Amino acid sequence: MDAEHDEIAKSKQERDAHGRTCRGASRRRAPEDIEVDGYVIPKGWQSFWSPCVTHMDPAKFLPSRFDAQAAFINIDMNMENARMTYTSLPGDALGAWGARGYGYRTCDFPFYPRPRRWEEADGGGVEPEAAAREREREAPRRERGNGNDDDPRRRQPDPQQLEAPVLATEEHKDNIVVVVAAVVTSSALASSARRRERGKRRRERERGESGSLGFPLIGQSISLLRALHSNTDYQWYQDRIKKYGPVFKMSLFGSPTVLMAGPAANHFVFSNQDLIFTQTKAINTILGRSILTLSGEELKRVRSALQGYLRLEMVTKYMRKMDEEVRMHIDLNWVGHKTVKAAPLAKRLTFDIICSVIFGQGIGPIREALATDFETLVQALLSLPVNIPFTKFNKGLRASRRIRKVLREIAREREAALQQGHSSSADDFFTYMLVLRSEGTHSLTVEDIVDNAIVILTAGYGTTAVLITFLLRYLANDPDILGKITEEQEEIARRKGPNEPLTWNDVSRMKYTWKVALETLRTVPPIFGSFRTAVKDIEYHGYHIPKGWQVFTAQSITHLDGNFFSDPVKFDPTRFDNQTSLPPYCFVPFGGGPRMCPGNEFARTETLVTMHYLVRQFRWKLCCEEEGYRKDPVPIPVLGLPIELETRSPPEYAHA
Ligand code: HEM
Repeated sequence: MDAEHDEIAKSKQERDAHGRTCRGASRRRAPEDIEVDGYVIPKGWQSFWSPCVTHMDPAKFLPSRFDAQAAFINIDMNMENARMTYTSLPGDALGAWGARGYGYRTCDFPFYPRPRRWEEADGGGVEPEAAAREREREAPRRERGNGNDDDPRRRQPDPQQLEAPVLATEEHKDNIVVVVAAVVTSSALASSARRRERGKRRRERERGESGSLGFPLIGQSISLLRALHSNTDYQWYQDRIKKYGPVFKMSLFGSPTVLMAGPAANHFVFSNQDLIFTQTKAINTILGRSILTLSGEELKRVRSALQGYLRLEMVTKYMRKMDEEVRMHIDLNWVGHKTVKAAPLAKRLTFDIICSVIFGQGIGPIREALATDFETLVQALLSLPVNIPFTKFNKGLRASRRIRKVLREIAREREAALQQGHSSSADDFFTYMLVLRSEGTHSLTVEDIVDNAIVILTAGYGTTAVLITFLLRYLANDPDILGKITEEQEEIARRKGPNEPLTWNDVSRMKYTWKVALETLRTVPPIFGSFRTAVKDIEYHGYHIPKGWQVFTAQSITHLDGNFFSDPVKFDPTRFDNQTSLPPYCFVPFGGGPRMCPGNEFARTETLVTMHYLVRQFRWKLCCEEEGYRKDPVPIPVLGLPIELETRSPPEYAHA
């Protein structure tokens, strides 16, 4: 029995002697302001304690010698130093033996009667009577032979020692040195960790690996969509550019993606032939086999056909229809109203204009249903491609099926009319495309022509509606700019007879109005960014972009960059007085390169025609000065931009 007891005691001694020589450290955080020997440790600060300070102190242990007995013999001597950290923190027990720490965080291996030591050593708060009572309670045990004061294993702390001043001056200084050393060491460690992290990021950037792909499928899509929704996307890009540099990876809308920032990146994305025009998976699925998905020769032919349909000379022909639609729309929706919601009205107007151009005459009754379905479709374009009921994506798919059905019927009718010689190529988009096919310009099926019509309709109305909406918003706040625009438009009107529609010449004179529109496009670009996909592994300034990855540029990154536009948040149309002075590829509301928006002239013309009639006929005030806007995915004022209308002059150009 005795032998067994000795064995156990010996192994405990050896273990604890080993603990003495092991180095480590411990920290505690103050849950409230604490005072220790005149030092205030503020709430939330850490106190730091290292066992080696006492364990390796030659005054208490012989540091170089492994001595199992020392753990027991010196146990009370080093207690005083250790108490500084442990006693200062309520809830933690004091221990001289620091290798395992003490208090609530102590390894669960009872060696001391720890709670008692905590009570005894509780700074100046130890009551001598309590300590005496405790000693009395322990005495009988010692007398029964369970404890022997000479036996170091049974020795209890000397009450004299416990009641002595907590810290002797020298030791006090030692502890200050320890704390200072700890603070210096930890800040040095933190800054070296930061340096290592920066170095890692730099190396990652050099290898083109910076950034993070995030969770599978979702990646950063939700985060970006949220930023777009709260109109904080510019900050979203800036935060990441600051962290990862101007080129970094992430995962957007189901694909690994490299974001690139700056005019050079815009140029690269818009012009590199190994990057093909891509849209998100949702866009590709919903919009079908269109110009957006074609490649090679077929793309060239279709692009040139669409460009031909939207080119300047064609737009001059559409002007009459535009003028008519604008006046009819104003008569129906603006005249006689005290307040209107500008955003939905602008959308409806641009939808009506593009419909009258694409379909020609005769789809009046189904326009309403089409308008609703196109709205649902547009909402789904940036959704996650998860086809389960009630998701935006699913609703968008169903809307696109309904639209396709209607357009297919119209296309078949036009095909039949063309075969019977009842129509000409300029009548509408379907006839125009069918004529080109018969001439061998492309080989699109009726189904493909329908898909391309859907793309033009989708691309053509929401974007211009954003421009008109935000023009109205800016002009409401800036009477000077509105005054100059009105002057320009009145001057044009003076040259015309009453009710005479605007001509191409008139639109060409609207130079100042267009500068204001350009400044609107700079500050609120309707399309937030462009996507492309790498058809093979490519390099960009040392960054590796693997085959199949997307690349993405966001227009606001350069539009709001003070390096290219001084005081970028200021609305200042004079920036466009000399457009050639702008560095290339920093102002890209219509994109750039071979896939630049083919509808830019169309958009310009319908915007200017609309502004001509609105500024001459009305003055307006914002109903809600503080109204913000979100990007969903195109920018839209959260309340739809309600405005109070005042009729300005007799509508001498009213619809006949
Ligand atoms: C203010 C109005 C508009 C803006 C800001 C705008 C902007 C853009 C942008 C940024 C692109 C894509 C560029 C890229 O990723 O490289 C684009 C493409 C396109 N836009 Fe526009 N757009 C506008 C109006 C229109 C209109 C009115 C139409 C048609 C009537 C139209 C038809 C198209 C088409 C078909 C494409 C695809 C071109 C291709 O695939 O090659 N856009 N637009």
